[in-house]
Formats: sequence, C-alpha cells, structure tokens
Amino acid sequence: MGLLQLLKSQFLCHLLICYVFLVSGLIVNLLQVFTLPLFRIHKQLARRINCRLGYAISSQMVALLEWWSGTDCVLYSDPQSAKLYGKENAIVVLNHNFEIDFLCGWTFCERYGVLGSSKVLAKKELAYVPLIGWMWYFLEIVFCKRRWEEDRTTVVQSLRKLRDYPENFWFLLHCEGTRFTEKKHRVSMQVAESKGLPKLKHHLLPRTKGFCVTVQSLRGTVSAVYDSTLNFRNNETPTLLGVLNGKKYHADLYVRRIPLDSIPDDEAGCAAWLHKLYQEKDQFQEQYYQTGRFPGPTVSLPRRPWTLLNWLFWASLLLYPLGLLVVRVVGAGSWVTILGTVALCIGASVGVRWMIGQTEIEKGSSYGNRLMTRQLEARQQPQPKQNAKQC
Ligand SMILES: CCCCC/C=C\C/C=C\CCCCCCCC(=O)SCCNC(=O)CCNC(=O)[C@H](O)C(C)(C)COP(=O)(O)OP(=O)(O)OC[C@H]1O[C@@H](n2cnc3c(N)ncnc32)[C@H](O)[C@@H]1OP(=O)(O)O
Ligand SMILES: CCCCCCCCCCCCCCCCCC(=O)OC[C@@H](O)COP(=O)(O)O
Repeated sequence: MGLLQLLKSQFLCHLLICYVFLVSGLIVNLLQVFTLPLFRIHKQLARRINCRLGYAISSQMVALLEWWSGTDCVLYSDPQSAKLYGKENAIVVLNHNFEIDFLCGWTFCERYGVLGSSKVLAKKELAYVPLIGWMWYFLEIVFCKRRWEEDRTTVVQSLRKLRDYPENFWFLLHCEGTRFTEKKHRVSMQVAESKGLPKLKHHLLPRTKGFCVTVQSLRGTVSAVYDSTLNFRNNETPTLLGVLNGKKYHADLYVRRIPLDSIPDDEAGCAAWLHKLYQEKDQFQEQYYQTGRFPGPTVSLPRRPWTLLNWLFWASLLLYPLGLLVVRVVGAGSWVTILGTVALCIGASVGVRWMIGQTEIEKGSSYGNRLMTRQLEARQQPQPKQNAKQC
C-alpha cells in the first residue's frame, strides 16, 4: 500500500472530510431556508439559486468519487447524441444494482453541467436524510411512498411543477423501484411469468406507472429518454465506505438517447414500451458480462475542476476554525470541554455512518420482497358480507 493510499484509509482523514461535509451542508441548508420567501417573489430566481446551493453539497460527494477515490467513469454513447447531453431536459432510466449508482449518476450530471438541477423520483424515506434530503426539498425532487393509490396525485402534481423549470434538468427514474437482490429478483420474475413477460437475468421487472406518468406529465418539456445502463469492471461491488477509504473503482455507463416522441402516450403502450426497453437493457448487461464492454464507441468525458475547487473552498473556510477550536479546547485543559468535544465527534461519526447506511443494499427496504401485490392482497381479503341482514 502506497503512502497516499494509507493516508486515504485513515479515520482522521474521514473525520475531517465528514466534518467539512456536515458543517458546509448545514450552512447550505440554512441558506436554502432563507430562499423560501424568494419562491413567492421571484420563483425562477429562487430555483436558480437553489441549483447552485444544491451543487455546493452534492458536488462534494462527486469530488470524493472523482478526486479522492479517483474512480474511472467511462461513457459509452453515440457521439452525435452525446452532443445534446446537458443541453436539453431528459428522463434518465437507470438500472439499480449498486450502492453508489446514485453517485455515478451525479458524476455524469456534473460532467454535463446539470448536477445542481438533477432530479429523481425518490422514495419518501430519503427526504428525511439530513443535508441531502433537506437539500432535495428545495430542489423540488419528486418523492413517492411506493404506494400508487397515494402517489398517483402527489407524483403528478410534483412532476407538473417541473414544466417551467428554468434550468436544463435530468430526471432520474429507477423503474425497478428498489435495489437488486437475489430474492427481489426471484419474486419479480414470478410476477413477470404471471404476466406472460419474458424473464430478465440482470434486472428486476420494471414498475411502469411512475415512468408512464413522468412521460405524460413532462411531454413537451423533456426532449428524450436517456436509457442508461451502469456496470463496474471486474465484477467490482463498490460501496460508499470504499469510496471514503479512497478505493478506486471502474464504472462503465452505456447511454442511448431515445426521442420522447417515439414513446407511446397511452398507459398500456407506454408500459409495453418500458418492458421492451428492459429486455434490451438485459441484453446489454449480458454482453457486458460476456465481453467486458457495452456496445458502441466511448465518449471522452474528463472530470472538471469545479467539484474539487468547491471542496477546497469549504475546507479552507471550515478547517481553520476547527484547528483553532481544538487548540483552545486542549489548551484550556478542562476535562468537561474535552469530553464534550469527543462526544460531539462520536455523535457526528455515528450520524454520518447512519447516512452511509442509507446507501447499503443489505440495509435496504423489503419493498419487492413479497410476491403478492397490494391489489391481489386486497382482493383476497375476506369481503364484507353484503347481505348480512338477509342471512
Ligand atoms: C446518465 C446518468 C444518470 C443521471 C442521473 C440523474 C439524476 C440524478 C439525481 C439524483 C441522484 C440521487 C439518486 C437517489 C436515488 C433514489 C432512488 C429511489 O428512491 S428508487 C425508489 C423510488 N422510485 C421508484 O420506485 C420509481 C419506480 N417505481 C414506480 O414507478 C412505481 O410505479 C410507483 C410510482 C413508485 C408506484 O409503486 P407501487 O408499488 O405502489 O405500484 P405499482 O403499480 O408500480 O406496483 C404494482 C404493479 O407492479 C407489479 N408488481 C408487483 N410486485 C412486483 C414485483 N416484485 N416486481 C415487479 N412488479 C411487481 C404488480 O403486478 C402491479 O402491476 P400492474 O402495474 O400491471 O398493475
Ligand atoms: C464529501 C462526502 C462526505 C461523505 C460523507 C458521507 C455522507 C453520506 C451521505 C449519504 C447520502 C445519502 C443519499 C442517499 C441516496 C441513496 C440512494 C439509494 O440508493 O436509495 C435506495 C432507493 O433507491 C431504493 O431503496 P431500497 O428499496 O433498495 O431500500
């Protein structure tokens, strides 16, 4: 292990990175709260400011991937389509197999200049994750409970609000609805069989409702669907803890641009279209496992300095006062203050560890673990006796 790699694995380094992330995140969240009145006076300006503020938080995590872990992110795409990336609104359909797929997604957003404005249909639980979830509230992220009866109105309402968004955005949809596990895969393939759909080897069966309402609600606003398939070389199973420890991964992303006009608007047609798309994605993954490559050429997409500069800005702003504080606390020699400071550090580490836990698949939800759908369950509930009086 080289000296630099040894340094990257040190707990003290992680503590300092997390300190910068936590304190800067809280400052940004506070600034975001101050923009609330602006949403009433000049909504578009408030949105633009929030894109920049959001960037100040999310780009720190991208910097961690690009500059600290040095992870390679290679884009496979048709060069003509790639010229449009970042210059139009798009719906991104991405597989959901990896703990850091959100971070790789963010990295491609960053390289195409849409990180601050990137959007996602996210599970409601993520809205409560400190810093990131709070930041998302101001970025008008669309949340769902993954209970369609409750989501259908709220999701459509939130999507419609994006129609006049002032910045180009990518709207991410993990149509599988949850991370891939063997169990969820087995269950979803039973659903596929019951619906007469071909089995998928590398994906869960996509849930079509979110995709169809997104297409319907954003037609005229969004130009294309970016069908995106992510995998890692050498069967790597990347984790956020690995990234924090400076481990270098090798991500490959295959993106196809599909004009939105070519996607059916009616629900049945749109759902069938999505199922076919996932069958194709499955073939791309199979090809990747067989050959180590996705189809087509790669596009050169170097990392930009902005994420690093943003981190250096926050680090220089926040590490100096931390140093002063440590000197004072130790200099004062008061055990109460020292123990208080140590307790605060432990509390912050536990908090960050909990946040990292949100990305871990083994701590994931049980959504998709059971075969029975709520609709089926509802049907199988004992029916209330209609003619009780007659009996
Ligand atoms: C280019 C690079 C990338 C760029 C990146 C861009 C932006 C980045 C931005 C942010 C990065 C941060 C990322 C954070 C990621 C967080 C992601 C998540 O939180 S994923 C979870 C939430 N999102 C979703 O679930 C979206 C997909 N889901 C849907 O669309 C759903 O339809 C729904 C709207 C959520 C509603 O779900 P619900 O379960 O209530 O209902 P459904 O009708 O969908 O389900 C019933 C339906 O499904 C069939 N069924 C039942 N069981 C299964 C099963 N196990 N598997 C598959 N299908 C099943 C059932 O038969 C019903 O079928 P039918 O529809 O025919 O009735
Ligand atoms: C500079 C960086 C400092 C590093 C400090 C670490 C901070 C940790 C930040 C945690 C960020 C949390 C962002 C959450 C994004 C996770 C996305 C995700 O993958 O969600 C899972 C859902 O899609 C599906 O859930 P499941 O049904 O599979 O369950």
